[in-house]
Amino acid sequence: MSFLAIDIGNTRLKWALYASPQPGSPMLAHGAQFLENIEKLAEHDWARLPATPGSMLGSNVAGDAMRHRVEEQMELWDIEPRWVASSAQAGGVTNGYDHPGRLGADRFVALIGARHHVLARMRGQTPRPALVVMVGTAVTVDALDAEGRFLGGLILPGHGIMLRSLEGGTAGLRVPTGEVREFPTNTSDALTSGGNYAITGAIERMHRHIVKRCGQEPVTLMTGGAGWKVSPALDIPHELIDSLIFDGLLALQAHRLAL
Ligand SMILES: Nc1ncnc2c1ncn2[C@@H]1O[C@H](COP(=O)(O)OP(=O)(O)O)[C@@H](O)[C@H]1O
Ligand SMILES: CC(C)(COP(=O)(O)O)[C@@H](O)C(=O)NCCC(=O)O
Ligand SMILES: [K+]
Repeated sequence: MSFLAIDIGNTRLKWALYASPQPGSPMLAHGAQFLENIEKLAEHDWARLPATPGSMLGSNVAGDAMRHRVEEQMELWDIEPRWVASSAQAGGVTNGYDHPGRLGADRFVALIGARHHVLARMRGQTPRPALVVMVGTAVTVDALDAEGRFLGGLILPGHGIMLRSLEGGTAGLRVPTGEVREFPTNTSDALTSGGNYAITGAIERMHRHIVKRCGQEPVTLMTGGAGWKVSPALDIPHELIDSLIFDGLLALQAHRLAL
């Protein structure tokens, strides 16, 4: 029975259809829509799927009104919409947030996906901590220890928000996108490099915090629509995993069915 995974961020909805709700299940189809085009899901993206979803699980950080609009698109099928709420413990992750329910569902699900990747690649050794980076509208930089405890994480503005706030708050910073340079010599490059190094600097900082706390190098996993912009300037070994949130949703759904 096929399974639909949905990740609603503040800019885009990403979806993927899997052959079954099991980690490692083949992806049959996938896509993304900007939130302003949500009404196109039923008539475009989901009109000619290779299989009808038998169940779904989603992560949503874009608010209840957006969730309702997506649920309307799902009326195409006879399935119950289910959405992840961050909790104190799920999918092998213990949530150390002061108020576990206030952790963004996307962060919680990505941590669960990361934990599954860490456990899958142990090969007889003990598990490693993880550093989980999501580069979307905002950037999140989250720490998971070797036991699967979420230690805490950073939230910072994404590229778009940084640039727009600088443009809005100044008279002289309205320029085209530039290149990432170590020593930028024009405004475009200075802005692009500033944003990029703000993000990679925060990641490298959290990497140091994890090594100090856990006494071990973390596995660093990066995801999100703008991960490809950050990855080339990040000086620590890392892996881009586009499907990290979907991997977490698959793990949660498989776990739910096993109960
Ligand atoms: N096709 C693209 N070309 C350039 N940048 C993109 C593209 N798709 C996404 N992005 C970048 O990724 C960000 C959105 O990533 P995404 O992971 O969908 O965010 P969110 O989860 O917050 O909705 C955008 O702000 C943009 O910077
Ligand atoms: C930090 C976020 C805005 C990231 O959203 P995104 O960039 O993926 O659209 C989202 O995870 C969120 O709203 N979190 C709730 C607050 C928190 O995690 O502390
Ligand atoms: K996201």
